[in-house]
Amino acid sequence: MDGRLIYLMGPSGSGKDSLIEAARQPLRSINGEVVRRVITRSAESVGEDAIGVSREEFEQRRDKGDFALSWHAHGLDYGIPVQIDHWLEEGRHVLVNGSRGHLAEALQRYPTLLPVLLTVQDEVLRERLMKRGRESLAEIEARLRRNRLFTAEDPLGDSQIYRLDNSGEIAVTVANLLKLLNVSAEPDRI
Ligand SMILES: Nc1ncnc2c1ncn2[C@@H]1O[C@H](COP(=O)(O)OP(=O)(O)O)[C@@H](O)[C@H]1O
Ligand SMILES: O=P(O)(O)OC[C@H]1O[C@H](OP(=O)(O)OP(=O)(O)O)[C@H](O)[C@@H]1O
Repeated sequence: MDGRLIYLMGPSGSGKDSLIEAARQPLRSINGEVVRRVITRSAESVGEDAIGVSREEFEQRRDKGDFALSWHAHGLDYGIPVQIDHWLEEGRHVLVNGSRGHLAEALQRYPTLLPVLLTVQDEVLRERLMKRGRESLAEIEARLRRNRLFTAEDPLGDSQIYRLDNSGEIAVTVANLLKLLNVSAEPDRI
C-alpha cells in the first residue's frame, strides 16, 4: 500500500522547520521520511535542512523532471524532489514543507495527501520572525500580510484541512501532529 504524503503548510515563521526537526525521529519510528527541499536561497541563509541552488540550476533540475512539486513564493523557487514518489511507493509516509498557495496543484498530483495547516497567533508570528532575524522588516511585514490572507475565514476553501496550533510549546505541537497521523490513518478521512 502506498504511503501518505503529509503536506505541512503554514505562514513563514509559524514553526514548520522546527516542527519537522522535532518530528523527524518520531516519524522515523513509524517508517516515515522527511524530505529536503531545493530552494533558490543561498546556502548560508537557507535556515532549514534544504539544498540551496542558483536560479539557473533550479530551472535545469525542474526541466529534467527532478521535482515532484515546485512553486514560487517570496521571490524564491521551491522544489520537492521526485524521490518522494519512491518512498510513497514503498509504503512510507513522507512529510513535506509545502505551500498554501500550491495546495490545489499538490492535490491534483497526490489526491490522498494529508493537508496540515500550522497556525500561530499573529503577534506570536511577528515576534518569532523578528527573533529569527532572517528577513528584513519589510519582508516580515509582507509575510504577515500573506498570513492574514490565508487566515481569513475558510482561507483555503476546504474544511478537510487539519489545523495544528503552534502558538505554544513545540513538544505539544509534535504530540498533536502524531495524534493527527494516528487519527487520520483511515484512508477515507480525506
Ligand atoms: N513552538 C514554538 N515555541 C517557540 N518558538 C518557536 C516555536 N516554533 C518555532 N519557534 C521559533 O520560531 C521561529 C520560526 O520558526 P521556523 O521553524 O523557522 O518557522 P517556519 O519554518 O515555518 O518559517 C524560529 O526562530 C523558531 O525557533
Ligand atoms: O504559499 P505559502 O504557504 O505562503 O508558502 C510559500 C512558501 O513560504 C514558506 O517558505 P519560506 O521561504 O518562508 O521558508 P519557511 O518555510 O522556512 O518559512 C513555505 O514553506 C512555502 O515554501
